[in-house]
Amino acid sequence: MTERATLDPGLVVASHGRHCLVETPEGQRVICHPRGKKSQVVVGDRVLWQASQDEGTIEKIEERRNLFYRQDEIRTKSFAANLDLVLILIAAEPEFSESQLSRALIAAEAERITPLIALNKSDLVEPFERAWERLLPYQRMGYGVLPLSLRLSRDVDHAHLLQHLQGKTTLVLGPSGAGKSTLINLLVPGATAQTGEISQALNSGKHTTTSTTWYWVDAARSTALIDSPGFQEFGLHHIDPMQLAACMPDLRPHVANCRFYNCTHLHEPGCGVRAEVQSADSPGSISARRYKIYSDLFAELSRPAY
Ligand SMILES: Nc1nc2c(ncn2[C@@H]2O[C@H](COP(=O)(O)OP(=O)(O)OP(=O)(O)O)[C@@H](O)[C@H]2O)c(=O)[nH]1
Ligand SMILES: [Zn+2]
Repeated sequence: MTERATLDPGLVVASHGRHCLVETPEGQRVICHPRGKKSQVVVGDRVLWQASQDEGTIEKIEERRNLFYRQDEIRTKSFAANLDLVLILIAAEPEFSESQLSRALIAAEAERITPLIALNKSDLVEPFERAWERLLPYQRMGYGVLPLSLRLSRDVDHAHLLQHLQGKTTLVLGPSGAGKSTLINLLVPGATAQTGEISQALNSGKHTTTSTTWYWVDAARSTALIDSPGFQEFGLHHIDPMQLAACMPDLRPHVANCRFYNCTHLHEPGCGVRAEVQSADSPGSISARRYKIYSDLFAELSRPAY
């Protein structure tokens, strides 16, 4: 490629350390380096880049519609930008953690990205029923829950998934063993092979896994999946504890009934949230489990960061 002063538009489709892979509108992929130390690009970023020999330099990151990230006490990990949907894939087995599920949902709510829960392995009848039951409160609070059996009903699942994902950019999250690779390979045949090639390009030969990868589902490049590891240890330290109840749709409507405008919903008298928590003798609309997740998270997010 010849050197020129114009900037080209591009989409970040993978990133690794300080460099990333940018896709041009024509579908070409170029390794780029960000200009300056501060600018951190993430997968899904729209950028303007300048070609120099066979690589490029990112000159500008366009304003993001949203940025989905988890943050722990020490490091910030960004997942991806400019998302339409976060698909949280869990399964009948291994048993999913409600705390992890809630954390992912809260992270999506905080960035105003629609989440969709998919429950895989419906062929494992009894564990599936138990898991489905645990998800009923989530359905009641308005989340979509999609049953899947990725190993058995491939065509049916493929069609159902596409109904939800068509034309969108979707981040796929899920704990290990839920079937994330199975899902991605169902929608993007050859995804695993692609990942290998991308890792190799970004690591100049070394074959390690890239952190986050963008896949096109269709040849027209309108539907995309982003695969990202790291469902475990899902830190929410970027969220203010006082913002937490607003990110939990079962708690949210009751905050208006609290006597104090700055109620933490932990100990105050006249708290509208606590009045709704289910107990043996009061059938409220907030499950005791969700309230415990709220109070544990509140404590965690109130600890000073270091
Ligand atoms: N019974 C059953 N097993 C399934 C189904 N879908 C996937 N599996 C199995 O679940 C296991 C995990 O699937 P993967 O797709 O490798 O899961 P993953 O989430 O990518 O897991 P990691 O690679 O550990 O991150 C595999 O043995 C799959 O064959 C399903 O619908 N029913
Ligand atoms: Zn309150």
